[in-house]
Amino acid sequence: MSTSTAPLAFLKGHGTENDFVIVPDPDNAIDLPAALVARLCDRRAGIGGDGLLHVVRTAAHPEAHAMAGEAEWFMDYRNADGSVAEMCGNGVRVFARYLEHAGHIAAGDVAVATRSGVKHVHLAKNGDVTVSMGRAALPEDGVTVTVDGRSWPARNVNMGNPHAVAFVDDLAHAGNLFTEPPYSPAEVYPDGVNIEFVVDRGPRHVAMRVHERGAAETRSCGTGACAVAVATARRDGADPAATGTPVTYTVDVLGGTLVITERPDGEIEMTGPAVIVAEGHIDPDWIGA
Ligand SMILES: N[C@@H](CCC[C@H](N)C(=O)O)C(=O)O
Repeated sequence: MSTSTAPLAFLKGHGTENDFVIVPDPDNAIDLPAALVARLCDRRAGIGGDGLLHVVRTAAHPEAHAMAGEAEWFMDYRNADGSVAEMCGNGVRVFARYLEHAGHIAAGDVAVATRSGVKHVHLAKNGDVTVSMGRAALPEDGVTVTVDGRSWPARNVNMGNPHAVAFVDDLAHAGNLFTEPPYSPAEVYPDGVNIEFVVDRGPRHVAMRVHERGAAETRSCGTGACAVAVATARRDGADPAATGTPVTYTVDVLGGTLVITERPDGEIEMTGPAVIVAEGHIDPDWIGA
C-alpha cells in the first residue's frame, strides 16, 4: 500500500482528547489510500485515532501548492474512516505542536495551510495553542435531528466544514452516538455533517457532545466547539459584528475545555491544549499485510 519499503514514522497526539495519528511526509512521497488511513486509525488493530494528520510541505501537495507563499506546511487531514475533511480545529493545533516538536518552527507563531485556507496558530509558553479559525457561515437552512424518539431543530454552521448544532436539555439525550443520528432534510448536507448536542452550563458557558462525520462520537471537536459558540451566541442575541464587542464562550467537551472568542470582524479564535504523546515506526510487514 505504501510506495516506500522503509518503516513509516508516525507520532500520536491529541487536543482535548481528540486524538490523531501524525504521519510526517515533507515531500508527499507516501501513498495514503483511505483503507490504510482507516487501518492506522483503528483502535484495536492499528495505532488508533479520530483522524490522521498527514504533514506535507505545501509546495509538494497538489491541493495546497497555491498557498506555498503563505504557509510552508499543509495539513492533509483525514477522518478515521479514511475520508478527507476540509478542516480540523483540534488537528491544526496538534499539527502546530508537532512542527515545534520536530524543530520545524521555533515556539511562537506558525501559518498552516488547510483545505479551508491558511490558519494562523500561536503556541503559548503555558502549553495552550490558539488558532485563528476564520469566520463562521450561518446558512438559513437547517435540519431536524432525531435520537431515540426526541427531535430538535439544528442550526447550520459552516466552519470550513459542515456542522449541525442542536440545543438539548440533557447531553444523555444524544444517546450512544455509535452511529450518526438521523437528520432531515438530508439535502442540506450533501457531503455529510458533524452533529453537536449542546447544554447550558452557565453564563457564556456550555457543554457539548459530538458525532463527527467519518469518526463517530469523539471526545472533542474544535470546529464543532466554534460552531457551538457561534450558534449559542446568536441564540443568546450576542453578535460581535453588531455590537463591536468580542464575545467569549467556554465550551466543555468530554476531553477537556476549549475557549472560543468571536471578534467584531467575525474572526474566531480557539484556545486549548495540544500534546504530542508518542512516536515510533510502523512495521512495513503490517502495512503490506
Ligand atoms: N475533530 C475535528 C474535525 C475533523 C473533521 C470532521 N470530522 C469532518 O469531517 O468535518 C476538529 O477538531 O475540528
